[in-house]
Amino acid sequence: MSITVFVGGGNMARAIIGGLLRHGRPASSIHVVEPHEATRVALQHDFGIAAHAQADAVVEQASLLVWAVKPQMLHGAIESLRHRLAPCLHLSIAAGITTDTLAVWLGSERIVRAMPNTPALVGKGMTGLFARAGASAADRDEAQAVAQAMGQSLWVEQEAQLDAVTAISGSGPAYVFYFLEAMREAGQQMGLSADQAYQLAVATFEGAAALAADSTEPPEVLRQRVTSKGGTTYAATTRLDELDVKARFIEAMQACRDRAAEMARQFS
Ligand SMILES: NC(=O)C1=CN([C@@H]2O[C@H](COP(=O)(O)OP(=O)(O)OC[C@H]3O[C@@H](n4cnc5c(N)ncnc54)[C@H](OP(=O)(O)O)[C@@H]3O)[C@@H](O)[C@H]2O)C=CC1
Ligand SMILES: O=C(O)[C@@H]1CCC=N1
Repeated sequence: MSITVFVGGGNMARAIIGGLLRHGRPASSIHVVEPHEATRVALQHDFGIAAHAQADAVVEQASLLVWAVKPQMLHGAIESLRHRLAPCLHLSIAAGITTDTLAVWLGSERIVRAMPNTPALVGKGMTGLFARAGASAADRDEAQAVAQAMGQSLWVEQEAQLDAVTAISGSGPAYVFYFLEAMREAGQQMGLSADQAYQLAVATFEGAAALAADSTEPPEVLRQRVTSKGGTTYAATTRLDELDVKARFIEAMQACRDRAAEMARQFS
């Protein structure tokens, strides 16, 4: 049986593990190395997997090591396990840290970087993938199988594009939640309860996303269909344009992309 070991058992590891189990991976094939006792107990309880306080011999048996610690912790985590590392596929989900850096830290070329997102927790994730040249076709297949256990996936051919993936889908759920907060607040100001406004807003995102996914038409056309001439939507979108919201939003996403690139320099 091939063994998968997660280093770091936080939010994203939990999302990936849940997906793998739903897709039929045996719990006995999954191990986690995680320093927090409460997190280990929760992982064991919720998933029936083995959780270890410190890396032990299981790391040497891994065919897949998933690096799921914060970017600033990654070098230290690799160093602490370096003496245990056997040939295997390395899948890193750390934002920013490049495969050039990882190859030096790991002493391996079999590396795939993934940028998932938190909707993976409910099987609706979107994951960007980039494979280093030293990853084999079988390694790519394995990384893609892991990503697709969480939802959809997409390969990029240039590593820098993963920073753009981060700016769209990796961090993107936070933008949606930000808009949900604004819509809830606006609804309250207009006389609805917070719960009513939130229900309306969440259902609207869900419905609009489903409509976009189902449609062959671009979002501009879908937006025009909502917008009656001189009507209410026109009033809203005109105000958005006056405030230059689209340009400001693009700037925010560029800041996200730039931060990913900066983290690569900062933590390497
Ligand atoms: N959250 C998100 O939306 C996304 C996150 N990512 C990436 O995923 C990675 C993990 O993020 P997330 O799951 O949110 O982070 P979390 O902080 O929830 O999880 C990381 C866990 O790893 C533990 N840890 C720290 N050092 C070690 C070590 N040496 N060995 C084993 N475990 C260790 C942490 O403990 P402690 O708290 O003590 O540090 C923590 O429990 C990050 O690199 C991030 O860039 C990628 C896409 C989306
Ligand atoms: O905020 C972060 O750095 C991570 C990476 C993408 C989403 N969360």
